[in-house]
Amino acid sequence: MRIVHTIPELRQALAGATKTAFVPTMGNLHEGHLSLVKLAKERGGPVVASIFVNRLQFAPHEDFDTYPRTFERDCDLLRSVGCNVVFAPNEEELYPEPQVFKVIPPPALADILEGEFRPGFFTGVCTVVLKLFNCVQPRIAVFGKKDYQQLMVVRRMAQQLALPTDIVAGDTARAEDGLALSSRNMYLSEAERAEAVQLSMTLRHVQLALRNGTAANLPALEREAMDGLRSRGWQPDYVAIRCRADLQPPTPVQREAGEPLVVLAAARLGKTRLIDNLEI
Ligand SMILES: Nc1ncnc2c1ncn2[C@@H]1O[C@H](COP(=O)(O)OP(=O)(O)OP(=O)(O)O)[C@@H](O)[C@H]1O
Ligand SMILES: CC(C)(CO)[C@@H](O)C(=O)[O-]
Ligand code: BAL
Repeated sequence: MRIVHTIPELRQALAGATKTAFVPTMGNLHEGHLSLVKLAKERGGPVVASIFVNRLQFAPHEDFDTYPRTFERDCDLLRSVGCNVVFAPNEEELYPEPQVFKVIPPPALADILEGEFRPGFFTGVCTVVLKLFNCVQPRIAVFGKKDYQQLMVVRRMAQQLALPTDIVAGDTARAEDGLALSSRNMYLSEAERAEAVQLSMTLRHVQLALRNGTAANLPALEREAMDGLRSRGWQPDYVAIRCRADLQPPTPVQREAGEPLVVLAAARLGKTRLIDNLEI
């Protein structure tokens, strides 16, 4: 496995490669990231993973400075699953001057849900993802469904800008109790970690209510789910039942027609903000 820190080194490491598969990350890797690398490996070409904590997608009050950075361990894990190249640029390399050209995704997709609570987040994500794509020039790129809206936004960007990169979705890897693996889980205290499973349980409850047809009124079901979390000491940002295709609330006609849905949630437990979702 080669570890490179600059764009010229990366280009040299990938010279002649035509089937590169790419897994962008912010590091502090866990089994979820590794499952994406394994999926990327299945395509047969060289696999590149990037590790870069992207300042552009963090709001000033967010955890950019404290975001866990565990580079040596990350490299060991990537090596263990057969990653071929680790691209770990520093800020100077990726943003040698203020990044004034930005990719602004459409508000209908990017200013809702995560974008409502993290304004500018998806502009930061799209800008760095496009820039990383231009560095790596991958044939495919793998994103996790855990960040469902991010996957949708990146997929739309790739489609609308005719990028030569197919966006592949990886399933959410979970702990045994159901908690979605996430770098930010390490912020949880022991008591919070035990409670954290309630987020996925809430989603499962909503999924069940929808499957059994016991929920006529979606906003009431969403409110009930948020109240349930609140009563346990969480501060939910949203629990939202949306169409998978565009993340908009389903119309009655769409519900009648069995439009594929997804339930998404974000909630704070103590100082830690967790997100999760389930396709229905
Ligand atoms: N549990 C998981 N299963 C599958 N993919 C995941 C999982 N968690 C994260 N990913 C994916 O890994 C990629 C890199 O994500 P990132 O480095 O932000 O990790 P993270 O664990 O989501 O961190 P954070 O706590 O900041 O959300 C993204 O495509 C993300 O969707
Ligand atoms: C895609 C990404 C690596 C861009 O910084 C980040 O948003 C993430 O880790 O999901
Ligand atoms: N996992 C998405 C990146 C972020 O939360 O900043």
